Amino acid sequence: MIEAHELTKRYGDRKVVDRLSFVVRPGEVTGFLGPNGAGKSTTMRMIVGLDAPTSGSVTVNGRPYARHPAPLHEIGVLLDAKSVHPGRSAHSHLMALAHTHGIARSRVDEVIEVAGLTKVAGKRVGAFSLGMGQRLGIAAALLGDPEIVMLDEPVNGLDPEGVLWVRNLLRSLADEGRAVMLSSHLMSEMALIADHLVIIGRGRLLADTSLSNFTRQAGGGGVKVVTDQATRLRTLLAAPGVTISSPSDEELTVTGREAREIGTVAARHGVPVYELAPQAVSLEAAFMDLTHDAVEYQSAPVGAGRKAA
Ligand SMILES: Nc1ncnc2c1ncn2[C@@H]1O[C@H](COP(=O)(O)OP(=O)(O)OP(=O)(O)O)[C@@H](O)[C@H]1O
Repeated sequence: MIEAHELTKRYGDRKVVDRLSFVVRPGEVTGFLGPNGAGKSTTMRMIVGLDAPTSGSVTVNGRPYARHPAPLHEIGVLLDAKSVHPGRSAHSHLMALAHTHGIARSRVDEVIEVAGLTKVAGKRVGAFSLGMGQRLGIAAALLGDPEIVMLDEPVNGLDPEGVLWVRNLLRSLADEGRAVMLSSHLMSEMALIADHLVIIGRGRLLADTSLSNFTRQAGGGGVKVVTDQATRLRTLLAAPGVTISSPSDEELTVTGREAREIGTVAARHGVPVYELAPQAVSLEAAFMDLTHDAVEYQSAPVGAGRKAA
């Protein structure tokens, strides 16, 4: 488990992490999200003692990272896939790490295989592609068979097979009862992987909730109904606390009634229903909505700044 309490980091007069408290629990994949510059990497660096908090604290399995005698067994980390000596082979890089913890060579071979690097294990890391480097970083994170795995942008540069591998790997690590924390800007991927979300903006906590709660709350829980008897169904569904709008002649958006209830009412009165769909807002839309005011590096709309022909 990772527990951050009022974690704060100041660079000069700027607070880049501001009284951040959250918990990364075992058995779950926690997505750590925020716009560029929100303070995600700084937070992750503080978790593993690479940056010292200005105030507040963070523990890894109950202790500050630096107080663990064998940290690779507590938390496996991928922060910067390029921070490997380019002249070393993947195998010797992992062996060097393994030596610091008395980890057997057989475990090194195992993580190389898990990461799909067997064929290139003897090659210089400097010649690795971005994706191969990511795989090596993940292999290193798994080396100590840790209870916690924390990965910063792990799917960056991976091919579709690699993305699927990471997705399945993280799911199985969480299902084994490990705590998994990952950051990614790929919302579609995060929506498939994460159980829980910690979202920050300008260093501050914006949301700490389950993925399903987050998207449900953002969507208001409406149900889309398509029928050629929209007016009639609207009357049949009307009740206190129920709101119904009609985006078109044959479509209703109903809030305050579950899809199942709507289907039952329609069936009872012989109203044909062609579509009945709870409207979940995408993680991307919900994220953009939440972080709108916390985006520091706002892009110009496409086409803006282009001269008229
Ligand atoms: N060593 C440093 N000295 C000064 N400022 C820093 C330092 N490290 C990070 N920052 C600043 O802290 C802020 C947060 O950076 P950080 O890398 O933690 O954000 P992030 O959420 O990981 O961003 P991204 O999604 O772009 O990777 C940024 O404004 C960054 O410029």
